Amino acid sequence: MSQQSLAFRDLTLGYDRHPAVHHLSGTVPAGSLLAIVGANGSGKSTLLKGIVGVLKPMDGAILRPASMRLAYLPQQSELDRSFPARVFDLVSLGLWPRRGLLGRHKAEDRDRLEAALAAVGLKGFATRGIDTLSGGQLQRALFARVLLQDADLILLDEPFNAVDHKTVEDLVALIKQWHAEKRTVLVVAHDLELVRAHFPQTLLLARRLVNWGPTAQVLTPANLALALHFHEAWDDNAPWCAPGDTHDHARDDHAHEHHHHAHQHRGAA
Ligand SMILES: Nc1ncnc2c1ncn2[C@@H]1O[C@H](COP(=O)(O)OP(=O)(O)OP(=O)(O)O)[C@@H](O)[C@H]1O
Repeated sequence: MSQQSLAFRDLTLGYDRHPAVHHLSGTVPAGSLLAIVGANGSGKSTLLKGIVGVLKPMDGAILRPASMRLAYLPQQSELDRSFPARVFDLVSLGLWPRRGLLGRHKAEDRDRLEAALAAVGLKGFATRGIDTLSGGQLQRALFARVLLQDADLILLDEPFNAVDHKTVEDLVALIKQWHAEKRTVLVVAHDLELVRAHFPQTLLLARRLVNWGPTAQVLTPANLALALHFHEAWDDNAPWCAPGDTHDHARDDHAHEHHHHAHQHRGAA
C-alpha cells in the first residue's frame, strides 16, 4: 500500500457559507486506523465528504496524493435501495476503477467478486436484489465492494449502525484485516466501547477538533463532556468566518476563536 499520508491544513468545511468543521489541522499517517467520534451534527460525515472531495473546503486544504486510491462508504441512509440492482451489480461497482463503468467483466473479475462475497459471509447472494437484503446483509455487501476496490484510504461512515452483534464482529474483523494490510482506515463510530477496544487512534469532533491522538488519551471524561455539550454553545445564527477570509488562521491559530466556541478547549493533533 501507498505510504503517503493524509493531511488537513486549517481546514474549514461547510454548507451555504455555514462552517460545519472549523479550522482542522493535522496529519493521518499512512496505515492508521482512526475512529472519528462526536455527537450528532458534530461534522463527522462532513469531514469524510471533504476528504472524498464531494465537498470543497471553504478555507484551508486537504492534502492527499493524487495517486492515493480511495474507497468511501456513505451512511446507509444515503443509499437508494429501491433501485433495481442485484448484489452483483452493487458489489461489482468496486471493480470500476480497474475496468471502467461499462467495461466487460472478465472471468477473473467474477471470481474476485465471488471471493469478496464469501469473505463477507454472503456466499450465494450475487443474484439477490438489494431491496431484499437486511440492513446487516446490505452492509456486508458494501464491505465486499470496498474489498474489491483495493484502496489505500478507506472511509466508512457509521458502518456499525443498525447491524447486529455478529455482523459488527465480522465487519470489525474486515477492518482489522485492512489495517494489517497497511491501508489507512477512517471510521465514523458512535459506540465508544467498540472504539476503545479496536481503534488505536481517535479524532474527537465538535464541529471543531476537541482532541486527536491515542484513543485512551482522547476518550477521557473531560474531552467527552466538551464534545457532547457543544450544542449548548452552538448558535446557528452566529456570525461566521467568511470563506475566502484573508485572515491567516495558521499564524495565530491559538488566538483565533469564534465567540460561540470561546469557552472550549482547543485540542492538539
Ligand atoms: N447538505 C447539507 N446542507 C446543509 N447543512 C448540512 C448538510 N449536511 C450536513 N449539514 C449540517 O452540518 C452539520 C454537521 O453535519 P454532519 O452530517 O457532518 O454531522 P455528523 O457528525 O456526521 O452527525 P450524525 O452523527 O448525526 O451523522 C450539521 O449541523 C448538519 O445539519
